[in-house]
Amino acid sequence: MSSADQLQQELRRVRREAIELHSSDQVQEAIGKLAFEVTEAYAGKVPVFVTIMNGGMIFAAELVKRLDFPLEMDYLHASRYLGETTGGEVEWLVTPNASLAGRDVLIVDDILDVGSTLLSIIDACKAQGAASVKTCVLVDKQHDRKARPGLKADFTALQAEDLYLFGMGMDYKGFWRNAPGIYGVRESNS
Ligand SMILES: O=P(O)(O)OC[C@H]1O[C@H](OP(=O)(O)OP(=O)(O)O)[C@H](O)[C@@H]1O
Ligand code: HPA
Repeated sequence: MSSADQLQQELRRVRREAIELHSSDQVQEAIGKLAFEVTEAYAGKVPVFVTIMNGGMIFAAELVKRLDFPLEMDYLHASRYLGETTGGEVEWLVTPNASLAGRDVLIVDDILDVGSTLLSIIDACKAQGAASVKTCVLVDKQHDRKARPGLKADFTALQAEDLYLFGMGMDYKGFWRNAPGIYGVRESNS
C-alpha cells in the first residue's frame, strides 16, 4: 500500500473511532450564546477582530456573522504545533496587516490548550500599543498544564476533556479541520 493510501486509511480510522464531545448543533448553539456575550462587551466600540490562522478560521467565520457591532477583520498566523500533536515554540508565520496601536483587539482562536500561543499573541498586540486585548476561543481544554495557573480566555464557548481534539478548525496532523463538531482522538490513535 502506498504511503498516501496508508495516511488516508489512518485519517478515516481516526475520524470513525473518535469520541464526539460536542455535536455540530451543540457547537452552533454555543457560538450563538457567545456572540451575545461578545456583542454586549463591545457596545460602543469598534474593535479589530483578529482571527488566528489556521485553526481559528471556521469558528471566526461562524462567530463574526452573529456579532452586531461595527468591526474590522484581520488575521495572523502563529503556530507551535505545525501539523504535530505536541507543541513547540510559538512561530510567527504572518503578522496582522492593520496597525493595532490604540485599537481594541479581539483575538479569536479555536482552542486554548496550554495557552502559550494566546499569551504570545497578547504580548505582541500589547507591544504594538493596542488599547485593549481580549481573547475568545471556541474550546478550552481542561487540564492542569496551562502556561499560567488558571489561565482563561475572556470569552469561551465550550470546554472539552483532555484528549487531542479535531473538528471546527482544529486539525489532526493537518487534516479534519472540516469536521463540523468537536471530536476527541482515542488514546490508541493519538
Ligand atoms: O494553547 P496552545 O497549546 O498554545 O495551543 C493552541 C494553538 O494550537 C493550535 O495552533 P497550531 O499551532 O496547531 O497552528 P494551526 O492553527 O496553524 O494548526 C490552535 O489553533 C491554537 O492556536
Ligand atoms: O487538541 C488539539 N487539537 C488541535 N489543535 C490543537 N492545538 C493545541 N491543542 C490542540
